[in-house]
Amino acid sequence: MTSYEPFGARLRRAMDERGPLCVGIDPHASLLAEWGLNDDVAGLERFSRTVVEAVADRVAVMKPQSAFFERFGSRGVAVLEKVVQEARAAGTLVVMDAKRGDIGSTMAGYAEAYLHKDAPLFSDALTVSPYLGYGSLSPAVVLARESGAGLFVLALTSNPEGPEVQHAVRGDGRTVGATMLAHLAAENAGEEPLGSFGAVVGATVGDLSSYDLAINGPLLAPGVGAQGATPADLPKVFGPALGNVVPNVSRGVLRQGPDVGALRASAERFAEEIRAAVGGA
Ligand SMILES: O=C(O)c1cc(=O)[nH]c(=O)n1[C@@H]1O[C@H](COP(=O)(O)O)[C@@H](O)[C@H]1O
Repeated sequence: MTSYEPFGARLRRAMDERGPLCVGIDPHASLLAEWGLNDDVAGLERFSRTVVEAVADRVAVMKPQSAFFERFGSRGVAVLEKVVQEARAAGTLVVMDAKRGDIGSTMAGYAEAYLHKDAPLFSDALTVSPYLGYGSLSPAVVLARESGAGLFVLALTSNPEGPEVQHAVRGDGRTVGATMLAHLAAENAGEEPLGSFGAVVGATVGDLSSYDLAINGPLLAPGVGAQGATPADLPKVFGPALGNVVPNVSRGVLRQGPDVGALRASAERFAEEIRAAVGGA
């Protein structure tokens, strides 16, 4: 069996070389309108490929939001395939944001769709939901290991509704979110320089001092920009785990389009502010 360099090692190198910023590709209908594009497949394709052209050769990670492609049916998914391939070819790592999660046997199907090396939508990593039980993700963990891919498991999400599930306290006194972080720490044990199994922890969630974020894996942090968090908030939220944080900005950058130069300048501004906030972490 061919062995591939693990996602965690590839991500660490990309973060060292390019900084940790992840730019989201979220073709909201409202953004297509702001860009003067039609809310159709041609508009979707123009929007997404423009974002790739603007930043895929300079940011560590890009994260296409599958929902906004799926809403156009098979032709939207065909655009997503092209976007993933073009972004990867330009040197960025692609995290497919599809937030998949199902009973284990079905999860194997989702894993094949995104994490099998020959899949048309093969991505460097996939966002997944562990709320059918962390163990239900096991087929995705196994295939990711085989393919040198990674996962980002929803742990403490950026939305205000998340705490009713994620902060719930289990019989052993741990919260559900902390339990997911502990599973990831076990998954990544002994991996160098960084494990491939990350957590999603919103930059908006406030004080995390009661959570152990030392999972030896990346922490995808959405919420910077449109949801109100700023790069300057990151040290306060992530503390000693700051060096493993991959902050995601979608609308905060995308609203500056359709001009490629303006998109690029916006991403560079965020990257600079993040660099200043993360400092020597
Ligand atoms: O998994 C995610 O990326 C994610 C998790 C989370 O807790 N919160 C969150 O906003 N996201 C995604 O991150 C992106 C945030 O977009 P902006 O708010 O426009 O920057 C969207 O694609 C969300 O679906």
